[in-house]
Amino acid sequence: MMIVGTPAESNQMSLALERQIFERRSNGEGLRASCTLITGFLGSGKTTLVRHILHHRAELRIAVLVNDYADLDIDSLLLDTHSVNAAFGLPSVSLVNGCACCKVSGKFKEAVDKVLRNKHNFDYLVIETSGLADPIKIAKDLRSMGVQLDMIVTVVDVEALEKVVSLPIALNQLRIADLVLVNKCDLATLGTISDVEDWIERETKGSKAVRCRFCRVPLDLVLNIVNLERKPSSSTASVKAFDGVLSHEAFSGSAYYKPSIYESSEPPNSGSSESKSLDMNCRIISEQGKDLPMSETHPMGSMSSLSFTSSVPLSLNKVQSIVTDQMFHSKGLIRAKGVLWLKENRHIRLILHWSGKKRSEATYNGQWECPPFNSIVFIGFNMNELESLQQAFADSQIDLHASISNPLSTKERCEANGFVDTIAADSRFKVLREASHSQGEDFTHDNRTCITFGLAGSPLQGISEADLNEALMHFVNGRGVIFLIAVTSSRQDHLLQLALDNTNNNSEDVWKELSMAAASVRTKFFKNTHRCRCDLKEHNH
Ligand SMILES: Nc1nc2c(ncn2[C@@H]2O[C@H](COP(=O)(O)OP(=O)(O)OP(=O)(O)O)[C@@H](O)[C@H]2O)c(=O)[nH]1
Repeated sequence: MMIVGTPAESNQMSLALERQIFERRSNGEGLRASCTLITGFLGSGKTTLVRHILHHRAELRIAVLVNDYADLDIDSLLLDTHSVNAAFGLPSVSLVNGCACCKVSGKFKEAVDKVLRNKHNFDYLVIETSGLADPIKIAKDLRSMGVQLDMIVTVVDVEALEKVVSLPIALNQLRIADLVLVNKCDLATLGTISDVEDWIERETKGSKAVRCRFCRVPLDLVLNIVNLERKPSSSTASVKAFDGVLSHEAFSGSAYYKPSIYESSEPPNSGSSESKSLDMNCRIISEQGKDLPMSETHPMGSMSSLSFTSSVPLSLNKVQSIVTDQMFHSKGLIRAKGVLWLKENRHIRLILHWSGKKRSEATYNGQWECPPFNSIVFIGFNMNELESLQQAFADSQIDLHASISNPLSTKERCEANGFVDTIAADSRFKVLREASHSQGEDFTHDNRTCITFGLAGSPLQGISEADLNEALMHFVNGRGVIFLIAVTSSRQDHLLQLALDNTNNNSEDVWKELSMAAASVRTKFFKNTHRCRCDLKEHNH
């Protein structure tokens, strides 16, 4: 199967989708709130999908509700749901600390109610559940509240699925899916991808599975607009029985609709060992050691969350070593995400992610438009590990009161300069900036050399620097030796940065790692391109 969903395809799809919604509006329809429920395990790519939908929605009025597990509303921040919803006159509802794990209640219920009261203001509702939610119960509750649940999309991290399928909640998320997005295909081999597809086919009894990367799929695959203008016909009596869920039967590929699951008040396979463990009476501990408010029992057992917030910038080399040492070697850390403010790049906001099979990234998220801050959530099984991570981030704050910065020693300076020379001399790379102590970070207490660089692309061969550098970052960070951060937008060139810290790695080791990664990434990108013959001619002359 092909990997679907280039941006061009998505744009075409959103035009078709827009036309249908327009027809629907002019027919006076739209009295019910059509909705896609997006589910999937922690870090699988749900927010990435919502961002993709919002990015390609064109004129569609899409309202978004995001329910996060932890006590910081990171997803809403990333998606800017408050302004998206405010544009439709919808209330700005914060669902902080409101994991809708097993039912729609509390703040989440309030939010759904408010959105439903305003349903004439938008065309389509997208709800992203928390990564620990049981969508079977949530789907049932939403329907009983009057939400027209058109489609349940489950996002799967193809690389990490093996690791999470032993968890009952992850299985339930899959079994209810109308559509499974087999995401992160860029990180897995073809063999792994097809094994996962076979497994999904068996477990879901035939739900449609679509391969993708960064959830880039045509919009009408995940928003059920194909049949919005079709009236229910008398021949679809069985469909009528499911109030509001009219479109699935007529959807091309009837495997999309599994009425038995929507109808059932029990999770599928109830009575099996998996669903028994769903009822485990385990408690979640929040930062204050209290149960999270929306769930007294939780299917994930002793999963805990802790957060770190601060309004003092962090040091890049300390963050680097937290990621490569503590996070990479942790046994129970499942997910971390948040916003970073680094002293080396004080004007930009970075988004930190830790997910799946020990994958980490820190990416550019624009310039600060508010007072800068750090805000990170950690989710995992081992509270001690989470606490020491929280402490490590606290220790990586710079000392604002230190008036004199420590100068680099001669050895450090030589090593740093040597590294920059090596990377600059390699034609695969370009070094863009050397930011070091000489830039006058006079409030810093630990001074290290920070290098900004990227792989050189090849416009003639259609290989963009943004793609190359994004792949380089994923490759390098996935090995856990060094941690690269992306300090420019991927739409531009995705420049990478690293702080050379010879207390952890010497520059030779760092260069070996980078060079090997560059070779691997370039082989992948350039393997189907032909070398220009000009240089051959030159050589022959
Ligand atoms: N390499 C790669 N990374 C991806 C892909 N899709 C998403 N990611 C990354 O995976 C991480 C998690 O993505 P999110 O969209 O935040 O995942 P989520 O399911 O919303 O996470 P939770 O809400 O915490 O459960 C981020 O670092 C994304 O950039 C993909 O196709 N390939």
